[in-house]
Amino acid sequence: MKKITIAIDGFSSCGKSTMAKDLAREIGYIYIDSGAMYRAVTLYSIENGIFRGNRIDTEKLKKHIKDIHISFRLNSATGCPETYLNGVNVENKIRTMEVSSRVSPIATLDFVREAMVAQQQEMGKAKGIVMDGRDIGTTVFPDAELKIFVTATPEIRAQRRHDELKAKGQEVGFDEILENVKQRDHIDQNREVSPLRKADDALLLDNSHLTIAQQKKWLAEQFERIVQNK
Ligand SMILES: Nc1ncnc2c1ncn2[C@@H]1O[C@H](COP(=O)(O)OP(=O)(O)O)[C@@H](O)[C@H]1O
Ligand SMILES: Nc1ccn([C@@H]2O[C@H](COP(=O)(O)OP(=O)(O)O)[C@@H](O)[C@H]2O)c(=O)n1
Repeated sequence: MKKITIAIDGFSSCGKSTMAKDLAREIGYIYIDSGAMYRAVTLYSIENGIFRGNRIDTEKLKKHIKDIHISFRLNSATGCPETYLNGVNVENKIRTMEVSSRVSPIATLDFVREAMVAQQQEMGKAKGIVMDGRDIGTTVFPDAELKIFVTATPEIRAQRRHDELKAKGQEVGFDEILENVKQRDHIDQNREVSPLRKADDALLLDNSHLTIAQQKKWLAEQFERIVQNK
């Protein structure tokens, strides 16, 4: 069967990667978490003195951008892909609140987006890929055969992220997470380059009141519909 490209975009913490990862595993496609790439650039910036307080030394980051190599490798024990920054596993480090609170300003920078989008397009050139993020259906793969735009209320999203961090032993207050979710949504929707928006041909999914199993089933049905009509 001919492989297609699947783009899943939407707001922070609504379940994009959960559904994208599950679908990719079931249909034997590659899964790429594009947000992890912006998070890795942010971690690099934190660790290499590119932040001065909240200010970003953009000239310095511009000089270093070619030294930032991001890749994904499957963890054979969990079966989940993990993020590597210059050969080091940073999967846990990129999920902290510190990175979450600094990632959206980094993701507004045109030269950062250019570098990430080029890598993402390279990863998807053979199709057979599910990628999630903010601009996948609009900028990275505008010709994707299946585009989904996911949303849920900010409170529900913050609760999901709160529960996730708690399960990983990170005690972060609900209010701090809610604030971060809202702030990132605002920056992501209002930036100049590739702002977060639903592609005209994307299907909208509000999963506020869906279980993971229900949303997984919905996505599998959309995939079946597209491949059967091809
Ligand atoms: N429909 C759902 N109901 C409840 N929890 C969900 C649902 N979808 C995802 N989650 C949980 O919400 C958290 C955020 O999901 P994630 O897939 O990481 O979101 P995103 O990729 O959009 O940031 C995860 O802990 C995930 O298990
Ligand atoms: N394609 C993408 C993916 C993420 N991002 C940025 O990276 C941040 C982190 O993305 P993420 O998908 O890991 O965020 P969560 O929703 O998982 O918290 C987003 O808030 C955006 O600022 C982006 O600009 N473009």
